[in-house]
Amino acid sequence: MSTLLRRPQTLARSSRQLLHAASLSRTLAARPASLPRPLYATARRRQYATQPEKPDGEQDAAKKEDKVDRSPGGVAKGTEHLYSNQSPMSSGNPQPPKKDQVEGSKDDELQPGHVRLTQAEQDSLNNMFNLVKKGMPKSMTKDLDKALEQIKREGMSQELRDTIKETQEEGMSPARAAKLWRLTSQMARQHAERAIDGDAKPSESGQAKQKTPEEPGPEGQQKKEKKGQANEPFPNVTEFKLDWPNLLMGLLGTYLFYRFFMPSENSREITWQEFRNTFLDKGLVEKLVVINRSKVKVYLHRESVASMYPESPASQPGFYYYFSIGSVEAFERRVEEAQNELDIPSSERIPMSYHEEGSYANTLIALAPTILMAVGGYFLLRRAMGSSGGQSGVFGMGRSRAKKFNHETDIKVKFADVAGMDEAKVEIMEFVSFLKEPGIYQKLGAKIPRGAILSGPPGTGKTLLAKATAGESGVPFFSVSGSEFVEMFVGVGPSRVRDLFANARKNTPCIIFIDEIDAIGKARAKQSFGGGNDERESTLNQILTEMDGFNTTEQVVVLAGTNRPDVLDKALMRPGRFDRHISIDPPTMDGRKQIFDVHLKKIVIKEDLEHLKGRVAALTPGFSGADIANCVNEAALIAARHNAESVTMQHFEQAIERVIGGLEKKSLVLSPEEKKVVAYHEAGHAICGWYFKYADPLLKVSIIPRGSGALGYAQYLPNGDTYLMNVRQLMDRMAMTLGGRVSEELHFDTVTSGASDDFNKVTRMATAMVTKWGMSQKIGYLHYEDDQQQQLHKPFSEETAKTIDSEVRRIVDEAYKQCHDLLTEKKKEVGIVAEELLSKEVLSRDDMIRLLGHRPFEEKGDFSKYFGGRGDREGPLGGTTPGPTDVPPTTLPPPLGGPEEPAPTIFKEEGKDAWK
Ligand SMILES: Nc1ncnc2c1ncn2[C@@H]1O[C@H](COP(=O)(O)OP(=O)(O)OP(=O)(O)O)[C@@H](O)[C@H]1O
Repeated sequence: MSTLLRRPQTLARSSRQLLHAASLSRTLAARPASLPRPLYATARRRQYATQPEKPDGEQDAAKKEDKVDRSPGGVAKGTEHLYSNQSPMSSGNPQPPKKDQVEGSKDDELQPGHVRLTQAEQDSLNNMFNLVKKGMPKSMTKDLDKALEQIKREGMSQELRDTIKETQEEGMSPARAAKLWRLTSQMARQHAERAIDGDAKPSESGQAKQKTPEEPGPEGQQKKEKKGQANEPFPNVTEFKLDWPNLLMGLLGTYLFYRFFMPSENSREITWQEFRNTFLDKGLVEKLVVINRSKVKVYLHRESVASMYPESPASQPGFYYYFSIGSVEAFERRVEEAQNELDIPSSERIPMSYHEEGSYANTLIALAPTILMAVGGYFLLRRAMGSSGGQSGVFGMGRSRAKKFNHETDIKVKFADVAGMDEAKVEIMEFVSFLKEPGIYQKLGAKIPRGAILSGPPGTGKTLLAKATAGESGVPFFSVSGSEFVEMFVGVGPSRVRDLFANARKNTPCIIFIDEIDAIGKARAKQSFGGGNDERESTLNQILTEMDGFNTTEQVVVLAGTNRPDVLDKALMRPGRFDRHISIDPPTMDGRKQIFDVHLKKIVIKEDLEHLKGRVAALTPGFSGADIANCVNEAALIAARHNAESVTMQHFEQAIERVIGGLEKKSLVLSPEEKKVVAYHEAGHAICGWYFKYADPLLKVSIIPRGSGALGYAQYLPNGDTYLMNVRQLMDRMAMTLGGRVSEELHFDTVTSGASDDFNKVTRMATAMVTKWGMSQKIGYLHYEDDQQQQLHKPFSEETAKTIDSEVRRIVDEAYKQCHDLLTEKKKEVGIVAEELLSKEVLSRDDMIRLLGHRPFEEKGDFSKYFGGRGDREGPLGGTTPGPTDVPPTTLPPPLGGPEEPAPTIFKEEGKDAWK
């Protein structure tokens, strides 16, 4: 700031811009009661409000006045030498106070609580305003003059005056600057309020005056209105707003008042000789203050100076001389010597003190980071708070992360795009008609369900269905994942829920979709140890509260998706919240066909679409919608890699294999012995699959390593979607699973570890038969839960455990015997298939038919439709003997036997490590 003080030009320039801004600023003009409104701005307002523009002649006079004011004679008494290079002690040519100013001040009334300025103070004020006016446009200097007149007429508050006096004598400090700002702002505000009162009261007389011959009738009135809203009363706004124009204007106001009584140049450098001859020798020095060990301030006896040199600036309060010193010691010695020479007794020697001072600039630089941080923090906080009514917490943390899709732009999904879940679609269709035509329901007094939970395995199309609901109903769709409510900060989850629902209410009708709701909707613990889940629970509570908060007419539908409906809190599922529970299972054969239909439209296919759809659907049991979409895309990628013109069945088969078995591992090279073992192992599975009546039909055998650790595999196709399995199917499946190991036993001296996964599957199947499916006479119709957590307390006795063990063993032994008998009988066929595998690495069903002849059993359903007709009469070995058509009656499945063991596509995977 000190730099600024010494640069009147800089000040004038910056003041000009600020004043210009002030005159244009609508905010300032419209809000006079805002605190830091500088005086000249209010004076301008007053002029337009009460007086017509001055006639030209008067304006000329004012211009002349301006010229007089800016003349050198207008500077403060005693400071003339600073502009004219005169001696500091010369008196200059003081300008007598202007008559009209003094007279004016006498004529006008003082404001209550104000004191009138002394002549010296008025002169200082003149000087300061002259300084500011330099380089300013004339229109603005007029405003400044008026502000000056105002202060002279109305005086200023005693407190402001005292503060200015203190500042003069003791210097500026941040506290004083703040006080000055407050007091000047107060003064400006009082003035503005008086201006409002003045405008409001004499409205009648004002109106009477308007009816002058110059502005007769309504035209004149209009003219006057156009002239600049001058006679409008100020809007009744009294709140304080810390905006930049106000802040800057306030600072400028403070600065102007500070400068008011602080002459622009309140110090002057002198030499040691001047000091010695002019002051020290004449006994005028009161004290010396050494500043920062480099500068000495000379304080004089002001009264003595005033009587000796009445015109000297040194008689002004706050003025001092200074000189620079090299070293403090040398300076002390010189002063000592000088005083000795002058015979000044030790009791009257000049007191010296030492001070360390930082300049304002230094202080500002030191404070700058703090100020910047505070200002930055303030604005960030305001932004964070302002965005959603102050509820969003610090930095928008509590704001919902839900993505809003607009049906016109983003949501193009329709029910036609969601295939293979007709029942789910029917359920959800009701929500659409509610959102579209709520009247139908409300008319009959029906309450519409608030929401639905869509549950099912990953990728079955839950999100897609929710999107389609939004797309069909043409309403906004808020999509958010349950995990997005969870943050490390306490209280963020509930706050985001609040924000999400508040947004939704603003956009009714709309749909909220919360994916993976189990992330927050897990059942609340009965006793919470250590309160670790408090945050999640309070988020859940907030959701419960919000869903309760809807009234029945509010058209907000909440859909939620989860893979784990079993873990959800019961409170979520109760009617009035998520009333509907829609379970979406992996698609059936028909469903897969429909889904393929949807996705095949996006790629180029030249084959018979109907046959291709059916075949790929048959090849992909257990695939979810997402798997199918991925598979179609993979097929297109493979086709592109081969530069094919269209995507063919072959590409689809490769894609399916890849999705099921993983990438081919060309880099994994097996030794010839290892390869032979793998080939005989897989041939054992293949032969079992071919000759066991109830085994799933074989599709493909391969000894190319794939995925993670599988050295070879045999692919079977379950005959349709299997939901129930009978004992014969289970026994054949187990026997087929053991085929690999049995083949190794029959063809090699020793066996390998490659069958461990087979044993695992067989054991699980046999155990389920005994403990769950009631397929063991000794255990009977009992169901023992297979709880992995409850290893210590089994739900059965030791004796039962022994019986279970022996029954499981018996079943596996039976399956082994069945397999051993078959492979001993078909040893030659195993050899043929294994050798062919070793040479070709992959054998298809057609190859198998070629080598072994047709399977001796009739294939049924989709399999025969899409695979049965191929490879006929190709087999040199087997002939064309079809299997018997009379299928023995199947054993009924156990009552509880659901699809516990879903029909697998791959039964055989050799563990890579196991072969070592
Ligand atoms: N029934 C279907 N019809 C057509 N495409 C489907 C179907 N189901 C899934 N898809 C495809 O799978 C993709 C993923 O589905 P979506 O995201 O809806 O699964 P999700 O059930 O929500 O999975 P998650 O439980 O993992 O969230 C969809 O973008 C779509 O391409």
